[in-house]
Amino acid sequence: TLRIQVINPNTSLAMTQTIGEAARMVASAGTEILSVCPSHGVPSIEGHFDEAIGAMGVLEQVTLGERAGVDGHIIACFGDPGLLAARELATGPVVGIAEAAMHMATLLATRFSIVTTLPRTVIIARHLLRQYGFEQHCQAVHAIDLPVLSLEDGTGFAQQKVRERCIQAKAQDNCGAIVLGCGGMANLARELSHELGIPVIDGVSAAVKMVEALLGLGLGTSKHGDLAKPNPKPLTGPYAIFNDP
Ligand SMILES: O=C(O)C[C@H]1NC(=O)NC1=O
Repeated sequence: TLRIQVINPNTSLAMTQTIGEAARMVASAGTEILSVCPSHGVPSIEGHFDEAIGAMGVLEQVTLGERAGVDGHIIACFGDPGLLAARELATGPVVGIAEAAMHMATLLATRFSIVTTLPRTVIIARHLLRQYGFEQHCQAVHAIDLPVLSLEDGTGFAQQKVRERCIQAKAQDNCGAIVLGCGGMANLARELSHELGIPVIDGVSAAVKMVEALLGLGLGTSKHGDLAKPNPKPLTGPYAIFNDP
């Protein structure tokens, strides 16, 4: 059995549950999904400061997962916080939901749009598009202008706003696909794909299949060069957990 750890970098248990369920929906029969979040941190990630806190939680969970022998890791926040640092720590694949969804979209359409939560996180998506080399594939980045945890308030209001924004994006952007820009939207993609008649891609499920694909090819994170394990140093205080036991 493959064991893939899906890390929600924020501490919202409801969102961790949503993410875990979406991952299990698509996982292969031989794949066990471990759904985790940091022991301490920030309830939602809505900017650069939150991302820095979330990244430390990702590194904590990757460290624990590596010690438990998990085969691969998913960073289930659309900013992919801590991605490269996590890859230094990991032997198996580490895939972020933003990069996973963006890669999948480029295989299905010549242009995709992104629908995310707050206007201030639009810039984070734009930074990732540049970092991953997808700027020329992305037509637009839209925000529903609601906080991340509105997706977990049980009213369905945020979900309705996501739906409306996706319909608008398809009509206005001339995009062939849409990427959902939040781990908390993971359970909306299948229904929206059917309703809109275009691929609406959730990064959690995309990342599960990409990690399974990499493992199926016998591939893991390169340990040659800048993604080799960090140079050992005596870490102190809250970072002592990263020291080799
Ligand atoms: O940036 C966002 O809107 C989404 C991002 N924040 C978060 O707590 N989980 C996420 O996927």
